[in-house]
Amino acid sequence: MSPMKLPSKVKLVDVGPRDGLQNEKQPVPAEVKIELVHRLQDAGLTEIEVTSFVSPKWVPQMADNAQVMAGIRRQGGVRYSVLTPNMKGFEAAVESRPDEVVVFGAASEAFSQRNINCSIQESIERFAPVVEAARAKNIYVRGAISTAVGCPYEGEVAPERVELVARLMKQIGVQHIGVADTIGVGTPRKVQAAMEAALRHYALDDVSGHFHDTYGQALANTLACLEMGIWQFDTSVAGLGGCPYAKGATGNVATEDVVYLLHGMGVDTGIDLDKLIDAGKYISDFLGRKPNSRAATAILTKRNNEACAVPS
Ligand SMILES: CC(C)(COP(=O)([O-])OP(=O)([O-])OC[C@H]1O[C@@H](n2cnc3c(N)ncnc32)[C@H](O)[C@@H]1OP(=O)([O-])[O-])[C@@H](O)C(=O)NCCC(=O)NCCSC(=O)C[C@@](C)(O)CC(=O)[O-]
Repeated sequence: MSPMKLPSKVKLVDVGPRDGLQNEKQPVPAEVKIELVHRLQDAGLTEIEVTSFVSPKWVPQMADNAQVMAGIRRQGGVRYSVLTPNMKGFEAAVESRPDEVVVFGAASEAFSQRNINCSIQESIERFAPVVEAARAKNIYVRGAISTAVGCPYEGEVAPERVELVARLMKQIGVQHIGVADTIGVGTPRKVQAAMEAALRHYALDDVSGHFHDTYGQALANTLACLEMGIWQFDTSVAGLGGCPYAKGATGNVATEDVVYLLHGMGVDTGIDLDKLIDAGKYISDFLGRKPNSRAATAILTKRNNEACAVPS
């Protein structure tokens, strides 16, 4: 059997500081978020989704957005992205000098309403001036399409819905599309169909996958995308996260698990797995729980056993 042909490079965007922490009920101080970003970049992550400029009434955990952005020690070669749902968010974000802004829409009407309080068509109208203003300032624009395979309110979502939103985003000048399985219900063939829909309007280099792991399918879905040549993925250190408007959905696939998979298949990510595990342990210790990553758990256990085995 001929081995699966994999992309020669894979880029992971760690969304832990934003997607991972946005749903945390306990306050996470800005200094902890900043330290997490530093640890991720020290581990070799070249893109980090830091925070979101959304309403603090809707997502209180991200209210310290400007403080977090201001506190980051920027490292050459690292891109810092932030979510901006409208011009108000963009105008606040721009003060923080992001390298990239993310407009986020949905493939299902109900999720669009619950998440950003407007219809899909209205969301595109809100995004258009954001995209124009960002591009005028040479800030890269990514678009996220939530509920690309399933919606917590509408159930299964057809690939045609993804195709429609990708087309609308393309028309307003969004440069990159992230196809998101917000509630982690997707399985490989369904995710591939959603990706194919996005690829009708975007080149392979301009499409990424964003998989929550609620049903334990995220690694399989990642592999299915790699098989299609997709080489960019959002992942979350320690598997942090969940969306405030998708009850019951767990975090993104853990960055540690994806790195373990890729390195095991001989794909370089530029990421130091040991340092990444330390970053995941740092934030998990702060939150008072174990990292939600099988690879991290296994490696931390192994480290622990080795430390115990050292004769004193
Ligand atoms: C989008 C809005 C702001 C619309 O909210 P709205 O209520 O429709 O907006 P509005 O224009 O009517 O304004 C209402 C109030 O919000 C304020 N406001 C308005 N805009 C902003 C802003 N940018 N920053 C700060 N404040 C803002 C505005 O100033 C006003 O304040 P008030 O007069 O009542 O005091 C709101 O619905 C919101 O903040 N939603 C939160 C969305 C969110 O953060 N969701 C989670 C992230 S998306 C996600 O996790 C999915 C993703 C990307 O990871 C992919 C996946 O897995 O699916």
